Amino acid sequence: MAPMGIRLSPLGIAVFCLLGVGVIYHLYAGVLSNRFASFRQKTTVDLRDLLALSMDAAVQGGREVKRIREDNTLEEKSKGETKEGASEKLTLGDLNSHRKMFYLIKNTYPNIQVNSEEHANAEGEATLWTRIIPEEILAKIPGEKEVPADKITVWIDPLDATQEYTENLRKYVTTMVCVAVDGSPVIGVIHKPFTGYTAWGFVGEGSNVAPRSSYNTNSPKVIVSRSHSGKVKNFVQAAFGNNTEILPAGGAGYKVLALLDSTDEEQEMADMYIHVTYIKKWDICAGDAILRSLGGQMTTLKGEQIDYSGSEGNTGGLLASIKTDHKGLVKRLPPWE
Ligand SMILES: Nc1ncnc2c1ncn2[C@@H]1O[C@H](COP(=O)(O)O)[C@@H](OP(=O)(O)O)[C@H]1O
Ligand SMILES: [Mg+2]
Ligand SMILES: [Mg+2]
Ligand SMILES: [Mg+2]
Repeated sequence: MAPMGIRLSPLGIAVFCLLGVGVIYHLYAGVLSNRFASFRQKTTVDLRDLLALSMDAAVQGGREVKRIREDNTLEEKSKGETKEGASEKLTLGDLNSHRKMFYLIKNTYPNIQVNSEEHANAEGEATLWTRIIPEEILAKIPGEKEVPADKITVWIDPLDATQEYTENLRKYVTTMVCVAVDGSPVIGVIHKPFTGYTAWGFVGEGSNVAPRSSYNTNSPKVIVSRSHSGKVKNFVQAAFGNNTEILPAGGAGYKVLALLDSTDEEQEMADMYIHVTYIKKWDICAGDAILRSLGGQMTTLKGEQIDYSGSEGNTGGLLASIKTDHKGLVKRLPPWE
């Protein structure tokens, strides 16, 4: 017997508890399902979305690059020196472009690994992706391509050819985004801020560029660095002869585009791209992905594939070619240490 003559029946208690659980479920169901939905959203990423986002990032970063060059507000500094003793330049163009590109991607997919050449705080960068996929992508890639987010590494170069940017050699300047899956380059975007040209490639899915109809590998025109050349001239001549045409140019992005049938104005053409000094993965990943999407190759000078996960450096040099016997080219190169 309960106090004041009220008798608690077991059935009544059970009904009361069930009602309580019902009310609590009702109150929290929305919250819980949102939590689960966002958790589900975070574990996989649609690579077609990531291609569209990468293009948007490259274009938005490029706007900063162009504006700062046109306003002549570069605030040029040195980050230090390369292993060969060249000054590693840093400008407001690099930093502002980094802010746009990095936070656009990071705000959209907080849990994917994004490696940028530059670092800066988020000051005012609350940008979110519009989620608009351009028609040219929808036309070439009809379906979604979901991959687990933890397999993805994004490499961004907010301004490639900073040295040339400071010299006002605008044609060499690009912004680049690359998406690697399990270390393999899958999506590449190279954008030229001063002409508005953008090249993209998605391995196995499509590209908006094409190779040229033929390449001369007997007596090739070789595009090389103009400001981080090292001993590339001797290297190229040892491989292909003393009369080999060598074209010095700025930017790793620009040099990959020189191998393609790029419709952009002021783009020079070459038969292959060779680099012999140290280089970083944000410089080369996008070009590697675009070449791969078109059946071309970018390898070390020993012919090894480059892994785009883990550390940022590539010490094996570079050979990039397309529509050629790449292995045959590697065999013609002098020994590489
Ligand atoms: N030896 C080296 N050490 C560090 N970075 C190098 C390098 N050689 C080339 N790079 C980088 O690779 C890009 C292309 O170089 P180049 O124009 O000489 O071919 C440039 O990127 P950034 O301009 O983004 O720094 C440059 O800094
Ligand atoms: Mg740099
Ligand atoms: Mg670069
Ligand atoms: Mg850079």
